[in-house]
Amino acid sequence: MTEQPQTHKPTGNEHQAEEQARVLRFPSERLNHDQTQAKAEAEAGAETQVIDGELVDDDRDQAAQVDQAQTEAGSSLIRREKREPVLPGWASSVEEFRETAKWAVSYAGHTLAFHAVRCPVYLARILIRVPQGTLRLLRGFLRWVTDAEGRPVRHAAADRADAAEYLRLSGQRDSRVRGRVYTTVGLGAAALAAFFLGREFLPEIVQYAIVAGALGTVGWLGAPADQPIASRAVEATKVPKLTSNAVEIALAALGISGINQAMGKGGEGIGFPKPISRDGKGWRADVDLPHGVTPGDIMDRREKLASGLRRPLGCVWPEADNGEHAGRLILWVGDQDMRKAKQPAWALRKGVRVDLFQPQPFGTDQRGRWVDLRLMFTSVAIGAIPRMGKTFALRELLLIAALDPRAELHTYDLKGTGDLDPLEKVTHAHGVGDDDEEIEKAISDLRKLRDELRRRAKLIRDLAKQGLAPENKVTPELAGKKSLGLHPIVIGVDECQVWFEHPDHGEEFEAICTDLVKRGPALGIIIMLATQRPDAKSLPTGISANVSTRFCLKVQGQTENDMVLGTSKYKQGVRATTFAWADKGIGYLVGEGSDAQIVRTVAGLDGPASEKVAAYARTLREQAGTLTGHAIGEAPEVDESVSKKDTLLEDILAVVGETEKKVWNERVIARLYELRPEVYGTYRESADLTAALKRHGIRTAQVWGTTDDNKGASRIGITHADIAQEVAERNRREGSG
Ligand SMILES: Nc1ncnc2c1ncn2[C@@H]1O[C@H](COP(=O)(O)OP(=O)(O)OP(=O)(O)O)[C@@H](O)[C@H]1O
Repeated sequence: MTEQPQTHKPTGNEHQAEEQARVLRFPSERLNHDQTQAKAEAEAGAETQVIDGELVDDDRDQAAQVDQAQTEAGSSLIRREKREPVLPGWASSVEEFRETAKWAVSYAGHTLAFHAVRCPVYLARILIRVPQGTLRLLRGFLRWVTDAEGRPVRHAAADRADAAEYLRLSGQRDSRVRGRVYTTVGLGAAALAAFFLGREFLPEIVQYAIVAGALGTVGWLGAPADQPIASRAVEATKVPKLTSNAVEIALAALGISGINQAMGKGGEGIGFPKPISRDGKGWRADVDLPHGVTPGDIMDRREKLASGLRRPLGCVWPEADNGEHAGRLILWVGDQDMRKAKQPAWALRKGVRVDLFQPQPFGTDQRGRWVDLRLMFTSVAIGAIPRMGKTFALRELLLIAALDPRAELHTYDLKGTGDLDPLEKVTHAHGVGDDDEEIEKAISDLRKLRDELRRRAKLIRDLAKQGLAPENKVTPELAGKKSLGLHPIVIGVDECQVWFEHPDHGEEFEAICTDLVKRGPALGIIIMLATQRPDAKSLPTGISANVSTRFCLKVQGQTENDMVLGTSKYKQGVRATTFAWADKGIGYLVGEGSDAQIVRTVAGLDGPASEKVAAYARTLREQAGTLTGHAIGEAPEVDESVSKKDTLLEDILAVVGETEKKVWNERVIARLYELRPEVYGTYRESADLTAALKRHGIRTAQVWGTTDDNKGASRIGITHADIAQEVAERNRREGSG
């Protein structure tokens, strides 16, 4: 804690003195004072208000506050303003610039090739049209020499019998024709001279070029207007411009009473705070909705909006503008349907060594720009209704992880269809399906991961004391030191609800995964869970509340939406319910502290394409010597206590006599360990026994007991009668079964 500045309360006299001699500060001084105050407030605020959360770029925040204070405290001429970027989006994004340049080159190449192939046809067309062109040329020339354009006026004068006018016009015509005849004779003589000189002195190639040019011109003159010599290489498919009128018509068609009233007679209308403009490959309209109407209302009716705009659904993307007021809508209308638009090439498709500490390309936004995601220090939840691209998204993330040869993968495909099998060649632990053997393998693996989590936590604490882990988390340097064993561990689980709903191990899976989600990211363990049924059972609240990266493809309702994307996201207008059935691979991504954005995962990353990336990842691992476990055919060690019959209740009855009515958990655990250390060695805390008993339907509670030094205390414990009753009932059931 830093010391709070001491405040000095003025006495009565001091007050008076202050009143009489008020010191007026010069503006600059006032500024400094205000800045200091703003800084002090920022510091105090940071210290007193942040309860939970990540401190990001504190300096920048403060600088922004000080900047603002400066703007507000300075000259009255200084206005609050929002500056538009100097360069348009396409020019400031390397990716977009590259795309545009690529398009321009391919456009030019196509046009060139198209015309080159048709050259003989063009030549034939020219030759055919030369006579017609020559006739046109001669006709035009004669009309010019004979001043044909004045003929109708002269005829009119003759018809009116206006002799004076006729004579004036005829005189003018004669002198004009005379001048033009002289010019023609002069030019003809010059042309003849040029012809003979050219024949004599110009190289042959130039002579041919001149003849070809002359023929081309005459042929071009001979072509009818509707049949040009050259065919069109590119048909421009023009997308209609988005106009304010079109937006108004579409909004009015949504059946929202607030909009209808505003558009009616005497209504406030719909506001457009900025002109509708091009933004990426589409149009962007910023709209001020009528009072009381929110972007969420519009997003709920996306399909109707698309109909009103006469555009395909995949082109129409209404969004809330969280930086502005709650009635500001950003309507982005793409030139092409997002799901059909060609995605720029994924940089990792051919295999590249990646660093998980750096952001990696995950998907593209509506404008076709890559959206990066940093996997390190996150845990991920992916949710959607079936067949929307959840497994593709998870597999893509696992492939990214595989391309960092340091990362140890644990892949679980609980649906059992082999979607994650392309990763077999690189993964350390691999599970497919939900049969008992697989579940036993998985729980053993997770127990080891929990132990690893604890080992890492202790190690990081020790390293922090030595000043080697300044933020008490794994750094790239620490991850790179093999001897420390702090390499990234990435666990991917598809259809994770199978684990959490398991009748015997469900709670243990949940407890370990919750621990991994909460503590794993700082310790270099990343867990990614995908589910097609995002409810409290399949994505327990301890997990859904703590994951830091969320990707939600189409879901059916608000609950599922908020379960994956976070509380209140639906209310804030982040609605994965608005996606259409055909929006495969398109979802809302909420990354580390960033605003939700619509992202389409890498298209076409199917099984064979994934195999190729995984093959490259294997080569990287072979070079780095990091292939372990399943990838090199090692069979996983299964924790024997998992497959053995669970005799916990019988064992408790063996160590707790009938005379002991209630016993603290910690004492029961100590006795169980003495009885069978190989089975109960994993019970470390009272909560472990509580969790294990819960699976048998037995609850623990506060019970009274005495400590070793004979002091009475209330702690969590078991009741002998509960255990005995459950064992008796179980025996009866088994007997009757
Ligand atoms: N980015 C994408 N672009 C286009 N199509 C995609 C994209 N991602 C996935 N798909 C398509 O979506 C379909 C479903 O994908 P996937 O198997 O991942 O869905 P799922 O949600 O895991 O389904 P299930 O619930 O049955 O496991 C696939 O046929 C795939 O081709």
